[in-house]
Amino acid sequence: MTELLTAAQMRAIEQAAIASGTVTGLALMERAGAGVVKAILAEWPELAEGRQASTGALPRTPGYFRTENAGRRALVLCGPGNNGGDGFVVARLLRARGWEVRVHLYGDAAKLPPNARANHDRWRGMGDVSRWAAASILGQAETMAPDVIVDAVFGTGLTRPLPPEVAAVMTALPAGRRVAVDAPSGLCMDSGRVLGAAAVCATLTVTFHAPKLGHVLAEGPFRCGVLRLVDIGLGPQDRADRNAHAIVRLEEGTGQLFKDPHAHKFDHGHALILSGGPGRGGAARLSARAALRVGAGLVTLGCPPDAMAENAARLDAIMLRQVGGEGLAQVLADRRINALCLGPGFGLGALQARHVAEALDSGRALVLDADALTLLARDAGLFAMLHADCVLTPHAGEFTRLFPDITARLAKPALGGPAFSKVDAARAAAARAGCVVLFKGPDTVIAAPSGACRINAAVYDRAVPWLATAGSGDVLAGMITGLLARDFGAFEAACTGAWLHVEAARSFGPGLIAEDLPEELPKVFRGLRL
Ligand SMILES: NC(=O)C1=CN([C@@H]2O[C@H](COP(=O)(O)OP(=O)(O)OC[C@H]3O[C@@H](n4cnc5c(N)ncnc54)[C@H](O)[C@@H]3O)[C@@H](O)[C@H]2O)[C@@H](O)CC1
Ligand SMILES: Nc1ncnc2c1ncn2[C@@H]1O[C@H](COP(=O)(O)OP(=O)(O)O)[C@@H](O)[C@H]1O
Ligand SMILES: [K+]
Repeated sequence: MTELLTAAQMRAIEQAAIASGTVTGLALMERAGAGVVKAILAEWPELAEGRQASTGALPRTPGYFRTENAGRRALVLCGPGNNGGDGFVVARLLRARGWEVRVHLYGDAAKLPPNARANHDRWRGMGDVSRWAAASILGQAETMAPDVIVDAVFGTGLTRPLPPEVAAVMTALPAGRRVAVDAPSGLCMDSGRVLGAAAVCATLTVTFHAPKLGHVLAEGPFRCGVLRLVDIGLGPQDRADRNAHAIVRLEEGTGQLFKDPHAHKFDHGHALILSGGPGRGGAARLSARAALRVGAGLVTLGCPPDAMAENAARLDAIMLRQVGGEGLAQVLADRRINALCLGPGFGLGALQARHVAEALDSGRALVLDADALTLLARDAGLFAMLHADCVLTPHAGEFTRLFPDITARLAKPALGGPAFSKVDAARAAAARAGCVVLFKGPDTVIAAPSGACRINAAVYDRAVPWLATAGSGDVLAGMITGLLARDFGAFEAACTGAWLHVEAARSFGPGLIAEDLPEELPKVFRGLRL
């Protein structure tokens, strides 16, 4: 698991390291700049060689510069803070490799913070710094045909939209290798939202020490391109002082998935999935299949009398019970049923609302998805019955129905940082509902009323766009229900279910349909050596 940092946390870690005397700010800046150059050459190894003479005149190079990259060109755009300081280091190190480097500064050199100023001055011993002028930068980007454009204008310190003269450049950069130092300028690193309307679209983003929330949330991954992490010697990422509120990116399975070799099926719990009427049972059957595959000892599908024949024809290992107007009491008299799932293909009638109320009243652990979320949104009385063992799994539309005011805050243009984020939204929703909320998407956020929060980021090398397929959410609801049956706590069930859901999709690959997800779990489990 990797801890995801806010800009303020990153600043605090840096300041603590400097205050402890183990490192200076200047040394951190040097490592950051060197890390960017290394990442550029690793990403595009061809840049480590000189350009053919035919593609441009070799620069005049004083004797003490190496000439191994002669003919390579970089346009480096620096800003008024320490991000700009990193840019001056990058400029110097590329120049030292024989590159032709042009540097433009947004802001006043005399007002740069001390370390950035020091690196500005070191660079000035090697080359010029042009004042910011949009037309001349864009003109140079055309005529110079740089191999790399380095965005070192704003990093984690951006607090408001890009100034118009910066936005004019950053949104008109030519296609090619655009490298963002720490963050694409214009992006709020606490929310992944663009402040105002303009931000860089980078092809490579190189960040330091630990990824920030903005790298994985919202627009972050689309703006960052490829994300690379550079160790600048600030100590281990998994800090011993991580508290329960640290936001962690889920990246690995959990040992809790092991099954005790001596256990009986009833030791692994009994999940009950409620289904809708005839012709509407597919979604609940997907959930039931997922609950069984994830390891619940028994799974029963409960359906109305007129859907019994259809379901009986489609189910084998999954048991079938009739659940109609008589309610849930009879089924739930079996205390071994310890986890419920309501919502997929369920229906929105008065009977279904009554079943949701009975399920909530039973105190059993339960997942409420799809139609059950709509019923909750319609009925404040039902919503008030939510308890700590419930998991809500809304997609963006369902989230809006349940928490319109919170969505309105997310939808409002982000004009100042830190902007209201999907993490803030999920935490606010969980606190209001008094239960776990899993807010779906490529940046799925899972929050508990305590403030505990995890992000299951299906982005970068974990991207699984083929999960956007009908029924995949029903499978997720089933996986979480199965884990609840296996006695996972609500928060852990939601986190582990979300993680397994993406792992199953990654394992299957493109072409995936929802039915494939439960069937892929055995392979994922084998990979975990369960
Ligand atoms: N925190 C750390 O441990 C390290 C930070 N480093 C670099 O330092 C950066 C953070 O530096 P800073 O905190 O100085 O922040 P930035 O360099 O990102 O920008 C801050 C400056 O921009 C101004 N500013 C913010 N928004 C503006 C806007 N919309 N229009 C005009 N001016 C605006 C601020 O007043 C401030 O002067 C990181 O992104 C990283 O690149 C690295 O040197 C390595 C170590
Ligand atoms: N582009 C994507 N990348 C990764 N995961 C995605 C993407 N689109 C959707 N998902 C995931 O797929 C599931 C879709 O759920 P949902 O919208 O409820 O679908 P359905 O109602 O068809 O079952 C969620 O877990 C969501 O996080
Ligand atoms: K930047």
